Amino acid sequence: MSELNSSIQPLRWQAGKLVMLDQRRLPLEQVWLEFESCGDVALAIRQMVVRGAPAIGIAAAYAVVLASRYAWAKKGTIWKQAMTRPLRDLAVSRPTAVNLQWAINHMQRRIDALPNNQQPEAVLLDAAKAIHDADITDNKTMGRLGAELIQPGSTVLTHCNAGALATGGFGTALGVIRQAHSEGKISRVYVDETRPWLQGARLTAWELMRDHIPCVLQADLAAAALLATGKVDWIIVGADRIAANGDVANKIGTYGLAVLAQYHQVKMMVVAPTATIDWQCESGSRIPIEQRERREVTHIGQHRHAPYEVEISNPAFDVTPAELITAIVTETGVVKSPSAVTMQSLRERRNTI
Ligand SMILES: CSC[C@H]1O[C@H](OP(=O)(O)O)[C@H](O)[C@@H]1O
Repeated sequence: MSELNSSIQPLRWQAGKLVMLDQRRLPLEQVWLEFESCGDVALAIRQMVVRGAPAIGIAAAYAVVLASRYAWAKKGTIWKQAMTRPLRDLAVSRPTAVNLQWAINHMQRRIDALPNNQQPEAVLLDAAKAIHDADITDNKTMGRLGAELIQPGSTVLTHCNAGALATGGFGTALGVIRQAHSEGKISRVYVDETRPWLQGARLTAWELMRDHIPCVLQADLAAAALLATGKVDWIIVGADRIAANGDVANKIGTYGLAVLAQYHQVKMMVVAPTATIDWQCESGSRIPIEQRERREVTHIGQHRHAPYEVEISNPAFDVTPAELITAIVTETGVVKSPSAVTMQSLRERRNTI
């Protein structure tokens, strides 16, 4: 526990290696794994050792550094030619979180700007660390902007994990919850367990308990009855890809919560950095939805609880239409009643690193 401070650093660069907390083993075990190759980081993203859109982007940025070291050692001044395949394999490790491609594109621009005869590792490491540091700063900014929308004594519901573990630290949705709680505005946080991977039960509940934020863990299917009680003021979630019109792809189950929120007059907040906005994606219908392994549905741990050959559907995300969202909170500002028109205000203010 000594390695984890209250903001929980899920990944870090140490002694020329990427070191990541194995989120598959939390909360019972805290195991840090070391990665020395881009391919191993791509596999770690695919297997959800590291997960969460911003954390995936940061891990990918560090993976590009690892790829550059190998390429320079193998190819010398023609190292750039050896970067195409590792970056392509990295890009396809998970299809929905656009932060992955955003980070690779950001690093590719730095690769393109480097002289062929310059050893790239130091420059690319600085670029990766800048992405990591900016993410934490942006999360603190979003925390403040989101907390401004919350009235004292609020009860909120969150789904999946959009906390320190899903980012470079502090969190997006949990960053707002952390900030609002520090301002005395949060009386209780309900946490959906978030089947099938249980990010809520295993990760969000763990983060909130470590920060002494009052939380109640519930089965996903309990959310409807909870909202019907009128106790909940806000549903606050993260995002994996936001379309140009404000449609939001997030963990499976988010869309159902948004429909319930509208029916029960509960406000819906999405918190995400502008790196999660895909301006080339005009609407949510164009967002690729990851289909994951059947075992995640048929098993919990080593225990199988479904018939062996039953057909399985395991989409990792769904899409919430913009009209069901009260506000999208980013590091450059808040868009209320998101739409293709109102989202444009973010485009003008998008920061660059
Ligand atoms: C701060 S983004 C977190 C976002 O990512 C999660 O998906 P996964 O755990 O599969 O990577 C979930 O959609 C969260 O909202």
